[in-house]
Amino acid sequence: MIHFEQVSKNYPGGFTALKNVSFRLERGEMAFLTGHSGAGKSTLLRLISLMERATVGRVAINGHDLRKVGRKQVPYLRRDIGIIFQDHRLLLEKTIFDNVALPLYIEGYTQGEARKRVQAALDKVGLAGKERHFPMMLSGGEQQRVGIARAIVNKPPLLLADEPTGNLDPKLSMEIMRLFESFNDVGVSVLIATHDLGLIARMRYRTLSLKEGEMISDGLAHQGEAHHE
Ligand SMILES: Nc1ncnc2c1ncn2[C@@H]1O[C@H](COP(=O)(O)OP(=O)(O)OP(=O)(O)O)[C@@H](O)[C@H]1O
Repeated sequence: MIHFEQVSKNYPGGFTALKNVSFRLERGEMAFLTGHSGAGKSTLLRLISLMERATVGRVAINGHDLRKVGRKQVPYLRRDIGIIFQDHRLLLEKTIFDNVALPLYIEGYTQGEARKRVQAALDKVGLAGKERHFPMMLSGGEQQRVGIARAIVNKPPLLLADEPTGNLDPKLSMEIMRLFESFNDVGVSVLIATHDLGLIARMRYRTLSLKEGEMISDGLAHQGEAHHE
């Protein structure tokens, strides 16, 4: 699903955010991506979602070599990727329904089709019945669930999450992780960037670790390996 081959990323100005990174995430696999602040986690996710391009090396997503993807094709490729941000980026003046329906409207779904999909997505994240609420009427954990519903509403085969539990307490964080697990159970590939090592240790999934832009380990993380921020 994701294939990095000796990928480096230099930002304009010369800063090297990723150095010679290689890994593969198979279809249907779930893994964590960890490392200190500034280690390159968000940069790696931005290369997958085509918000940035690799300077050197090859990134392939779902069999597509991203070097061959022109600017006009980017929106089509992005449809296969659901992205969840720490700050969930909801539109505050729009209802929960409209926030979740947004990707469907962009793709040209009719109102009727969109309604069914939005209801199914809200159901999956445990927010059925909140369609007419506005984001500010929901708790932080619920807002994050809306962000997840929006990411999965068009059933992408790949989910990327950038610090999805950064603002949540341990119990809510675990609930969000269980939600990711439920999508993974039905075949969705999931990559979650986080520096919450307690959470990673409890979940026991493959963990890719970045340090100063280099992939320093790949495997099951142990609590003893914890980085300290
Ligand atoms: N657009 C940019 N232009 C220049 N430098 C950048 C840009 N984006 C990120 N960087 C630099 O690249 C490095 C890696 O950033 P990145 O956001 O990928 O790290 P991160 O591991 O996600 O950190 P955090 O956990 O703090 O989000 C940082 O030193 C950052 O300052």
